[in-house]
Amino acid sequence: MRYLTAGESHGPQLTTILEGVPAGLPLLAEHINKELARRQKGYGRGRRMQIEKDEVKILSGVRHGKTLGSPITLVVENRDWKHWQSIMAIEPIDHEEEVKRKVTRPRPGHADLNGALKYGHRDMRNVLERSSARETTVRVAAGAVAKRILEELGIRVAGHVLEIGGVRVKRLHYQSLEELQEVTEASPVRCFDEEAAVKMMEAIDNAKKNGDSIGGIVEVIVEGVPAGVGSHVHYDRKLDAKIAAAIVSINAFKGVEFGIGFEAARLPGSEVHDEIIWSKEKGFTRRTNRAGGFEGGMTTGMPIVVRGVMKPIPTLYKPLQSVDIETKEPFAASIERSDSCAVPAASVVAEAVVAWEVAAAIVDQFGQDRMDLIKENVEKMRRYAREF
Ligand SMILES: Cc1cc2nc3c(=O)[nH]c(=O)nc-3n(C[C@H](O)[C@H](O)[C@H](O)COP(=O)(O)O)c2cc1C
Ligand SMILES: C=C(O[C@@H]1CC(C(=O)O)=C[C@@H](OP(=O)(O)O)[C@H]1O)C(=O)O
Repeated sequence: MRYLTAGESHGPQLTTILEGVPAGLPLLAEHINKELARRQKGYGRGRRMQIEKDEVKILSGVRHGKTLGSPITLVVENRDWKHWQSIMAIEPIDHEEEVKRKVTRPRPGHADLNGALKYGHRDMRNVLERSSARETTVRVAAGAVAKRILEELGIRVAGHVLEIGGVRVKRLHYQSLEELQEVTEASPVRCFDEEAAVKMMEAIDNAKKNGDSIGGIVEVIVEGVPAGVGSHVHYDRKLDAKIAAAIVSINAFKGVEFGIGFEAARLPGSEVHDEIIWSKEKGFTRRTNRAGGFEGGMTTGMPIVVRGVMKPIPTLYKPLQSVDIETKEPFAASIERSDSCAVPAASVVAEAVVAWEVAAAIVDQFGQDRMDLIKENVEKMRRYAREF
């Protein structure tokens, strides 16, 4: 499975085309809309989220509530476009008008300056429109389809927030992924620990008051993936590597770790590797899951546990120094609107991109065309692993 996305932040719409989604998967707009709504929630977002109400239009690849095996086109309209129609016009506009509206002041931390240099743009709107995380809307739509595939196979995915602005969860004892999901879904910062959540919101309020922004850490857990998905035989078939790339491809994500992650650098091997055990009911399994579900680029059958770190939002009310690309004068920018913290929303994006990679690897490995055959093959693999 693969997908492309297209669309500018203030253009008419975002589009994604999903190719290789198996036939026979039950899929309704409401499955996707539920995920789009989750991404829009979250404490710390700016005014744009009050303008948008993301809803998907399914334009191809689905008939009578089931996928056909043909490319699926998903579209989400930008409500804000109506305020930007002339700035974002496809047809040429009056040159004088254009010169007046040029964005010539690059924001430190955003894609503005590098994109302008690379593509030869002297109006950095030509960069920021596409580098904007508005694009994550359709990545979440694609992830919603992937989640449907995983659901059919009894695989659950949950994403949540571990840390915002230096405030970290302390209490994280949940009995099941369902419980984790239920609690985090009700939290404005998508955090399991209610006390930490209050402090996170305070940190966001403080950042906002100071015209600043803050980042954080999100975690995604996937349960029920059979052992042996992915491969050790070639670098671009390692599923942990694909997941890592997917996480770091989310706007503002700068790092990724699996299981105990960077902590492994400080511990001896005897405290890092997961001992192998065997029982008649379960077959081979592990005493611990410090590896976060991967060895040799393949799943171990234990839950996938992956974390991503998001830097603070680049656009600041509190000005940082930069240089105008036309006048070469230093300036300290003032801005109109921005998020102060988008970590809760980003945890939904992280969930979506991980779901896509896991679903794509499974579809690839267990028969690509039909949902019923994939289901049978996954069941066979589970049975085989239990009896191995
Ligand atoms: C959900 C989400 C919302 C974001 N909102 C903003 C925003 O309002 N203002 C901003 O400057 N950056 C925002 N960002 C981050 C930028 O898109 C990102 O920093 C930029 O594309 C540069 O890429 P890089 O940080 O990955 O290098 C957001 C990111 C995410 C995931
Ligand atoms: C629109 C979304 O996020 C946007 C991501 C973003 C950026 O620079 O990444 C900048 C802001 O856009 P605007 O300048 O229009 O307010 C965010 O609102 C969204 O998540 O749907």
